Amino acid sequence: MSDDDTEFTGSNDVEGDDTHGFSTDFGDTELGDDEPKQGLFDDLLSGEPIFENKEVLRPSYTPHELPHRSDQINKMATILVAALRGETPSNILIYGKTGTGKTASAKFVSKELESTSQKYSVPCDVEYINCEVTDTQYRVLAQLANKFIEKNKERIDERIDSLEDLLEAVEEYEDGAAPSADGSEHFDYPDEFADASESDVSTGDDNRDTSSEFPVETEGYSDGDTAGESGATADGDAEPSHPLASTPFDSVTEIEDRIDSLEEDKDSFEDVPMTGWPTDRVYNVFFDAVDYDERVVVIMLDEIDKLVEKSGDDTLYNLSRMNSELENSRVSIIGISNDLKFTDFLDPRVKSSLGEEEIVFPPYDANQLRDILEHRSDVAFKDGALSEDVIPLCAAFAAQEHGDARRALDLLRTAGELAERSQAETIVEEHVRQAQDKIELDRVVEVVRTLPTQSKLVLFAIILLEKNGVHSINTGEVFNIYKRLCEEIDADVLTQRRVTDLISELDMLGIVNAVVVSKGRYGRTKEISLSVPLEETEAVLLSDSRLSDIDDIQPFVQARFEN
Ligand SMILES: Nc1ncnc2c1ncn2[C@@H]1O[C@H](COP(=O)(O)OP(=O)(O)OP(=O)(O)O)[C@@H](O)[C@H]1O
Repeated sequence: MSDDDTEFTGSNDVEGDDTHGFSTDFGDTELGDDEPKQGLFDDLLSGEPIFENKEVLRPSYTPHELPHRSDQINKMATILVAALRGETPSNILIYGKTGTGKTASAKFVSKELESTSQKYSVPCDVEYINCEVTDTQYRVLAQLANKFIEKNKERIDERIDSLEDLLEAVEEYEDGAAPSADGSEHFDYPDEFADASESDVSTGDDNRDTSSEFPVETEGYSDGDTAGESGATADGDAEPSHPLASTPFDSVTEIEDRIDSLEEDKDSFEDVPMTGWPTDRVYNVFFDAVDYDERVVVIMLDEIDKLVEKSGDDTLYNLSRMNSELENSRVSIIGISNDLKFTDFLDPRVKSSLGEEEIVFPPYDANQLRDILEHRSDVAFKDGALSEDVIPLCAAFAAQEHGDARRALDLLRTAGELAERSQAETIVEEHVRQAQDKIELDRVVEVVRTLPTQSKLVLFAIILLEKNGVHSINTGEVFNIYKRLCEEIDADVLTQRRVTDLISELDMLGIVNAVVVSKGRYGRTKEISLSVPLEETEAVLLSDSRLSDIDDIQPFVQARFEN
């Protein structure tokens, strides 16, 4: 709706209100009790929205297609296909800068792996852990243990269900009620069969082969070798075979015993609390939970460098040596990292085991980013909502920033939101430029907000100098103001050398610009200037409760000239 005057009015004729039409006043007194308060959102909704489905531009959305990543995806699949053959896949390390599609590709491949494993009844589980959130050995192991305990319990329940069905079938059979002619009484218990034969069949392959003799959709037990009976046929003419005929059970008691032992197994699993146990106990519970069933387990550790940085390489060491001790299952690890150098901090054994295969995700170039955006925009926007130059501009901006697809998608979404907010009908180049500024400002706000207090004080000193028209600020000047600020809020005063380091860190974060200039025979000095918008940055600093105590800032700047 472009007419501001009509912002909160609405045509409510359709609602049949014949008394006072539609009021622009939404106060309770104006509307009868049973009258709906309507119109506040109606106009906003009635404007033709730019978006068809904004969700597909959000980071949480997992795309079905990943253009320009087929090489990496195929390589991963070639390595992981071993899991579907019951073998242990090599461990994989995936590297690449932020937004290059590492997580999206790894999740895509693992989804495919799990669905194919279900299709062929090959037990394979993939577990994903984000080590930025789960960043200690305890938490990683506890999370994995609990996930596998949950899976084990689900599988046990399925097995018990199918055994109970089997018991029922036996009962009906013995009562003389023959199974229905279409074979619908037939049971599928491949898992249970595999399970019951655990004691006498030692390898996974044997189990899988045997279980595949009992396909889900089979028409009847025509191969009744065990019972030596002629099988029941689909047309129901022949004598139906005994429900236990092709099962490993000889009697109802055996089935009941099996159910009891499964119930016991289920009760024996104890969830790991998120704190409090010794780590080796957590490891043992995790180990037993993984080894409960025969399967290949792929553990995906995203942001693996954060885990190593925070808590060393013990977790990786423990995970990578597990296979030599596991009896039933096999574990393979996929590590994902932005940081190419994190393996320098690893124990050489962990390093070689983890990096059996390495896959690099290069940054996207502008053309590739264009393709990615075009794929998404077809679904995300209404027809005609995008003017021609929008996608190329988003792609070009994001390509300048190390080819980050996340940034490109953010830009496109934010440009759309800005266009929507200004009630424009199409997104144009200007919206993209505004979006670029907004994202940049949001980044700055976030970085400044999370700085340690000492860095905030140093930055505040620079801001105060700039605000008072000081150009080419040097470290000594920053230090003097910084010292006064510390005294004002009772903070420890760091040495000038340390303050110089903090200035370099601010430089690296892109908040200030510090260039070394030669002053001839007076040596070299740093000239510092602010690289971010002054007012917004100052507002963020003052929103920190400690810094907001500094009330009269003017005298501090005088100090610069006094010192
Ligand atoms: N080839 C692609 N096609 C479509 N979307 C992609 C592609 N590559 C990345 N994306 C999208 O870009 C965003 C970032 O991707 P992803 O999270 O996989 O990056 P990453 O390399 O794991 O980054 P980080 O290291 O920061 O976690 C996601 O929304 C993802 O869906």
